[in-house]
Amino acid sequence: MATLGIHKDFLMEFARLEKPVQKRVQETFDKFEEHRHAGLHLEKLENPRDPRIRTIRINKFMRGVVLAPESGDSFLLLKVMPHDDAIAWALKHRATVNSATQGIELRNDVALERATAGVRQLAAEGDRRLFKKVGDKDLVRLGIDADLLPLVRHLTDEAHLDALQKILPEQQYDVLAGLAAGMTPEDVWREVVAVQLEHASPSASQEVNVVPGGDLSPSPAAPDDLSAAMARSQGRIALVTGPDELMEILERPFDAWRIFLHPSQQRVAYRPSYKGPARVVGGPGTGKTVVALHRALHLARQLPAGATDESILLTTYTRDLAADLRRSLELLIPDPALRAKIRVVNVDALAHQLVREDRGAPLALVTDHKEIIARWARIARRTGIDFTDVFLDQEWRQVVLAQDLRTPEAYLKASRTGRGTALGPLKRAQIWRAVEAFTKELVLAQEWTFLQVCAEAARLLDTKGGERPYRHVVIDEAQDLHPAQWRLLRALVAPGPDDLFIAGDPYQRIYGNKVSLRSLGIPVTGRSTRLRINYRTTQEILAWSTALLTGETVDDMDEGTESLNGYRSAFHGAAPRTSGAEDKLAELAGLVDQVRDWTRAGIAPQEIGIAVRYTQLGKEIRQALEQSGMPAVVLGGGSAAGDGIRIGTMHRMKGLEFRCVAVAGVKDGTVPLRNAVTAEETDAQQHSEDLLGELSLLFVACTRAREALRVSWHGKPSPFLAAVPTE
Ligand SMILES: Nc1ncnc2c1ncn2[C@@H]1O[C@H](COP(=O)(O)OP(=O)(O)OP(=O)(O)O)[C@@H](O)[C@H]1O
Repeated sequence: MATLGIHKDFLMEFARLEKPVQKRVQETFDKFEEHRHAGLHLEKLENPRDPRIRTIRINKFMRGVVLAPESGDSFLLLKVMPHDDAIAWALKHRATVNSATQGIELRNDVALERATAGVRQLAAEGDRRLFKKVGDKDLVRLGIDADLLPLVRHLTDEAHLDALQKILPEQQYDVLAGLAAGMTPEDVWREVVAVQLEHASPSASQEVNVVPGGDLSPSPAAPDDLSAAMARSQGRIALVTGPDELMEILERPFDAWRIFLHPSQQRVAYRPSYKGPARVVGGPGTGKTVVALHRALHLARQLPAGATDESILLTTYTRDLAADLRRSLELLIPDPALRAKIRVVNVDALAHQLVREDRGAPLALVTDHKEIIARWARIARRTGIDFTDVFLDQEWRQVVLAQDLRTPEAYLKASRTGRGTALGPLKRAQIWRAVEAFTKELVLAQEWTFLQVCAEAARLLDTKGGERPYRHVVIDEAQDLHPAQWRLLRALVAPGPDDLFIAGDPYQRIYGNKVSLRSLGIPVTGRSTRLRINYRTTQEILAWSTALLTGETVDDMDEGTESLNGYRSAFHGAAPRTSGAEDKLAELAGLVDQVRDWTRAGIAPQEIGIAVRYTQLGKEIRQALEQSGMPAVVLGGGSAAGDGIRIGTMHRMKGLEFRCVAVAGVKDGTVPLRNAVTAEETDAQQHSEDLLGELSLLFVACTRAREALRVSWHGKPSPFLAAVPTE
């Protein structure tokens, strides 16, 4: 039977075609199963680098490029381009097998030959060599082939390597980028090569007849080399099982994340089973949400026959993020029956539902933080206690609720790690009285805060004799959850294989909730994986944004510290721009000009995001844009509808992404926001934590940008910008 593979470049180009042309492409390939190659009218080229690369007519102007060996029935869709470009591409390229991963690689032989000559010349000017410390043996073991060794040996610096990204075979580039970023050959083996080998099915690796670094070699022993090699090219080539699947893929070409998981993502998401809670971490845009979605799909497929709907919970921090997950799940799992096995809801809403059902009536919730602080202020006055409202609120959330302390004795003995002010027994007794007064007021008014609701929901589940509502729980944006929310999550599912799957990035913690997962009965040691390739942001934006965090130490939610080492982006673009103005009017005028330039360059308004620290500034920006004839919306609760440039607080930007992002008002006093940071004299440790939270917010906002980032301020710039180059 014919096997069809789709290269991800093919899908990307297909996505940009006009509808009628897309239709023609579909018609060309939809009967692929019935056709042997001859039936597809594949045309040979004159003097090609690789005779197996052929082209196929789509219409008068467009051609497809296909890899189709004479023997066997497999073919691979490589490109779809205007006629002349397709022919030129097909003539220059050759398909080979990577000697380490045994996956397919495509190389532009002509450009590589030219680059080798150019690099030799440049290298002659000095003796700097990028890979001086890596021996040939290691390079070869990692799949760098003999043809490329001279080029690699002459590279002088990373910029040099980056410039060759487009023409180097992709896996060999990944290996070199890893080594250039300071990874050891062993690390690179594990993260680039081994993941790919692991994924290859054992039967595929037996079938293949590989000439390392060389051609896919047809031989009687391996009649279908190409399908075996395609199977070993996870993340770049998707194998299509039939015409329906082909049509389904071509229906939504923009959502490549549904089918081209990187091997490192695939390995985590589709591991048959974890013995207990498992976790995936990674910098912004590394695909943690994508992995969480695929894990939910995997778990749904593994459910025993007869498992009830909503056996799996997919959850996250806020309602908006849950709505995004729901939308993505619809794309990933078109089958409504399978999708029904997964419930998507944010933690607080779920807690509310559980408690409401138990009580038989909705709860009155106090959600306004200002209101909560005002109550603490009243209680501090009434009890004559010498602590500020903010301190009391933090003590309640970060010690009392975090450790689920229910008696004065428990509070007296409690460890207060993470809080900066030491408290003797007398002070603790005073604070406990204030806590009692605060909770009593709530009880009398029959009111709840969300964290109390979570604690109550966990208690209800724990007292229900071990009855757990879910078989599996998958959690996204885990870094923001409070211990009371974790206790609920723990109580939702019985401890055991595949109970909890956790995705998060501690560098993006923006709600000040710190946890130790092991202390909450969620041991992830030995089941924690890190993703390193950023799929969203250019290397330039990523490097600039990461530099904001220079010198910061961030905990990893498991009593260790987190690191951003080795993160890199799959693509490049312009450096971020910065702009300081004299006053607000001038800053807004500059911002409006920038947005106009973006829209004139063809960026759709909804692909432009503007992040601000507080909503009022967002409203002023909307007004300025609208006065200049550019519609804009300020994102609120729920999702934004309609067209227009998206403006949102940095908090609201979490989970979103845009082609172009402007972060505005990044000035002293606003970023960090003065009244969001505990005074140093109130609590020095909390002061540093709050500053880190504000810095993470800026980091989150900047890393929402896919192609362009602009950061602006007026007056004195934010002190955070001292860590990065500004114009
Ligand atoms: N394998 C993939 N192929 C193509 N696109 C991908 C892949 N993995 C992730 N992406 C895309 O990269 C972007 C970032 O992915 P995702 O939101 O899952 O990352 P994240 O790690 O959860 O990010 P953040 O922590 O910043 O919210 C999305 O547009 C996603 O579709």
